[in-house]
Amino acid sequence: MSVHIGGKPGDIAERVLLPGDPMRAKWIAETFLEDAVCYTQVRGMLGFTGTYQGVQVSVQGSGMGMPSASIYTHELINEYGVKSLIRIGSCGALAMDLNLGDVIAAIGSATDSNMNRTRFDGLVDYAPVADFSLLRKAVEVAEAQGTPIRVGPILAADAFYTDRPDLYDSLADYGVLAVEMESAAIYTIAARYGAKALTILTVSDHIKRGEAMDSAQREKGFSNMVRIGLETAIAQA
Ligand SMILES: O=P(O)(O)O[C@H]1O[C@H](CO)[C@@H](O)[C@H]1O
Ligand SMILES: O=c1cc[nH]c(=O)[nH]1
Repeated sequence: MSVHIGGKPGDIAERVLLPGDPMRAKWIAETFLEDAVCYTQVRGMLGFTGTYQGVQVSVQGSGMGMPSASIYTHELINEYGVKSLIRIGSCGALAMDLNLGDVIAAIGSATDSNMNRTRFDGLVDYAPVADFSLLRKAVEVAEAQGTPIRVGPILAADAFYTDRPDLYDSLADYGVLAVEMESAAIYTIAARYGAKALTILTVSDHIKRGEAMDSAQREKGFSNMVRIGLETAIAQA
């Protein structure tokens, strides 16, 4: 086992879906995977491996925020040999033409986190971006499934409750579609260690309009996102 994941080497597939919520990992394993086995419960951050259309896939909770997601991303790649990581999460929309339940693929991730400023001594504003092959495949899969998918930049924020909503307005002016809390760290660490990463999100609330999905809308919307994530994952060499 690694410091934060209880599985043995070989327990985790090379393709991993990363929801923030460990209970979403359990729901995905029970709903979409065959023969799913729970390989870790350390800190309640559940992880499962099973098969999807005959291909081995794991789904690992990564927690909320970049410090937590960084730990799981780092250990999955460096301790378990994971090659592809697809985050599947919820987000708050900023773009006025997005609606609850819409699916987004994050081509790049702006961030207010200091983690990359520390990495580069504050001398470079590193641009965390999605792996192009994963992004292209996700768009193809979504189109084949008939699920509209919006590709664009997002914000990975340190704080869920912001004191600076004015910054969200500015980011929206620059085309930033939505806010979540992990993608920049996942993209950066995957790039650093030679893995592929993509973030796919479902709009669970609209920050500017003050709307939020109910639980029925969530399940339907999240199912579309999960199917895109799984199909994209198994298409990887
Ligand atoms: O739905 P998940 O994957 O947890 O993602 C979003 O939801 C959490 C905040 O409620 C943050 O982790 C944010 O990134
Ligand atoms: O990080 C998140 C996730 C969902 N909704 C938000 O407003 N922020």
